[in-house]
Formats: sequence, C-alpha cells, structure tokens
Amino acid sequence: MSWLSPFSANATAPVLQEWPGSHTCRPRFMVVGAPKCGSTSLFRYLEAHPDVQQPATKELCYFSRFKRYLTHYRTGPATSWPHYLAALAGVALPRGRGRAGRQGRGRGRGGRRGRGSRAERRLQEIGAGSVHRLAKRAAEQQQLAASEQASIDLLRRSAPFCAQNKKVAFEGCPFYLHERLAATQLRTTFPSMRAIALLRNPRERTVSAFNDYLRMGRIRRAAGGATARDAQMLTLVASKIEMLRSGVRQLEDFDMRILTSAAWGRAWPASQLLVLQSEEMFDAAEAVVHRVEDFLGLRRAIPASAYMRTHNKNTLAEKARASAALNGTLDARSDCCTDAYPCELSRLLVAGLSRHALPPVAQRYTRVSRDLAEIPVEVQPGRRSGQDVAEAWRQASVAERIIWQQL
Ligand SMILES: Nc1ncnc2c1ncn2[C@@H]1O[C@H](COP(=O)(O)OS(=O)(=O)O)[C@@H](OP(=O)(O)O)[C@H]1O
Repeated sequence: MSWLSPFSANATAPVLQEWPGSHTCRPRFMVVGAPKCGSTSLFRYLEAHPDVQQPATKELCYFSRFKRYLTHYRTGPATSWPHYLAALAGVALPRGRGRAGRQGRGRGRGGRRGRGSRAERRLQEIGAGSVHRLAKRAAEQQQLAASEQASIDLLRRSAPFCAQNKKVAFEGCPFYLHERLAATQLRTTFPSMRAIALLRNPRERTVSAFNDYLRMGRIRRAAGGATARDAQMLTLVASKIEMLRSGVRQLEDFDMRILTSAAWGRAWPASQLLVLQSEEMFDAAEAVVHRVEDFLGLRRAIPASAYMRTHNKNTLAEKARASAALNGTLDARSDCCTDAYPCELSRLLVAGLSRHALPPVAQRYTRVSRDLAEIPVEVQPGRRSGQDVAEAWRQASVAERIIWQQL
C-alpha cells in the first residue's frame, strides 16, 4: 500500500500510485464542471443522498493544477495526497501553511515574515547566520516529518469510514472539465468512476462569472454604478476576444478553453460521462436529479427539500441587467450563426483546434468553424434577440454545447 502522492512534486509529470486498498472512500463519481453552471447546487443535492458520503468540503480539487497549490494542499505533495483521501471520507483538511519547506514562516507564526524570533535575530546579529540557517532547516524538517506522520495517522483513521457507514464517496470540482491533465489523471486513478458535467448558455455563464469575480475582488468594481459596471464587463469580454485574436492568450484564457472538453471526450467512455444542461436542472430539478441518481446507480432518495434550493446565486437585478447588456452588444457584433458570442469566438479558435488531433465532437466543430470562418468577419447589425439565442441554445446538440461552454 502506498501513502504517497500520485504526482511528483512539480505536478507536471504524474507518477500514478495505487489507491491504498484499505481506504474505502474511493470516489464512485464526481461533478466535474463547468464553473458557474450550477455545480454547487448539484453537489449539494448529491451530498443530501443518504447513501452518499459528504466530503469535508466542496471543491477538494486535488487533480486540478489550478487549485492544487492554492488552497488545501499548500502543505506539499507528501501530505496533500493523504489529506485528499481523508477529506473524501469527510475528515476536515488541516489548514495549509505554505509549501513544504516554508512552513512556519507566515504571518502570525514566529513573528513578522522573515524576521524570526528575538533569539533568532540575536543569533544573526552576532554573525552566526549559517548556524542559524542550519538550525532553522533542521527544525523545519522535524516539523515536516511530524506533519507527514500526522497526515498518515489521519488517513489511517479515516480509511474505513465509507465501508463502516455503507456510503459511496464523491467529489465536486468545477475546474476539472477545463483541465486536460485532470481528465487523464482522473481516468487513470479511478477508471470506473462516473463523471457529471453541467453546461450552461455561455452568455449567462459569462455574466455569472463576471458578477462572481466582482464579488471575490478578482475584478475591481468600476466606480460609477450599474452602467459603469456593465461597460466594464463588456470591455472585459471584448478584451478576451482581442487576446484570442492576437494570440496572446490563445486557448489558455480562464474560461475560454476548448481543448479540454476534447480531452474528456478522449479519456472517458460516453457511458461514464453524463452531460446535463444547467437550464434543465434549474427548471426541472426533480427530473434531472432522478436522471443523475439512475446514472450513478443510486436509489432515488435525494429529498425534495434539498433540490428545491439554489446555491451560489447572484442577485437577480444585477444578473438581468448584465445579461441584457451583454446580449445587446454581442448581438450587434455578429449575427452569422445561431449564437453570436460562440460564433465570434469560434472563428478565432479554428487555428488552435487544427493543431491537435481531435475526437469526433471537436472534428465536427472544426468543420462548422471552417464554414463559419468563410463568412466575412465584418460586424453586421444584430438581428437576433436574446430569446432567439436562448432558443438556439436549447436546440443545440450536446456536442455543440460542450464546445460553446468553453468559450
Ligand atoms: N436551482 C437553480 N436555479 C437557478 N439557478 C441556479 C440553480 N442552482 C444554481 N444556479 C446558478 O448557478 C450559478 C452558480 O454556479 P456554480 O455553483 O457552478 O458556480 S461555481 O463555479 O461553483 O462558483 C449561479 O448563477 P448566477 O446567479 O447567474 O450567477 C446560480 O444562481
């Protein structure tokens, strides 16, 4: 049995290890995305199922390169894998304190950053710098060993939980759908796992993400009230399009990735991947929840009280206004296909797509995009209303929705 991380320390070259046989909370399924599509709601519905083990928190995201060193796993690779396993069993994650080897240097521990205790400063003053550094390194290594041991103990304690409770483990991480490595690493680590993805009209998703970034402070709120904020959002969208056009960002921009869904198509058999439309879940939660339970082989036991709730909601007024502003502007940019926004971007993505070997879904998209690319890029006055766009989205095939979602 191995307690080691399945990845090497730099996380670029995965070294896959066997799942520890005694650990009974091996994930049977995951909600893998996409962000701002209702993944929190679906996660909460699923954790309300009596046969499902509630993980320590939503977004454990161990397989996400984006998340891995940002939040729970800052303690380093030797402890992060046991922490992930324990968290799947519902055991709270110890708080991260910076990467291994840097522990104990943060604010609030050992005084101000980089200055150390009074004794340490005195040692430095009297010219014992190297002695000081050696002593400090030894202390850090001791601390690291102790924390690794604590992680292993934590894991041993939590290992039998799912078998004892007769529950199945799961995880929810909206970023997995956007990450190529996650698709393959998850498939190798959990070959029989099932994955669920929610996809939403990209326009609504963009508005949702924008509002969320404002709330989190990732985008600074423009001064001047609602109109200024609408303008700010439109500028942001336009700048993303521009970045794609100029090749500065290509396909790597934060919510404009397309190749990753292709990676999921490649790595996962269709029978293990359920793609849902967010709007359907929002309008008819019960039917969707039953579909999900059937797909996962769970009995239909999620209580209605759970799926009547909405999680992560932005305020209605803010949403409606931002949505209208985006619809208006993007409709005016182009009317050459059913949804102006994906159409505008799709042309810009063709070059990127053709560089890769693609699964059938994306090949189809490339064909569509080539056709679109032949249409002159001149912006024509928009003839499509927001309603037409919503209708087109409803009628789009799953393949088209997957592609659009990445825009
Ligand atoms: N049941 C139901 N009905 C209607 N709308 C719903 C529902 N569940 C989630 N939502 C909307 O989904 C958006 C949040 O998505 P996520 O939870 O995936 O966001 S996150 O990526 O985890 O941050 C967020 O969208 P916006 O309100 O447009 O921002 C939620 O309101």
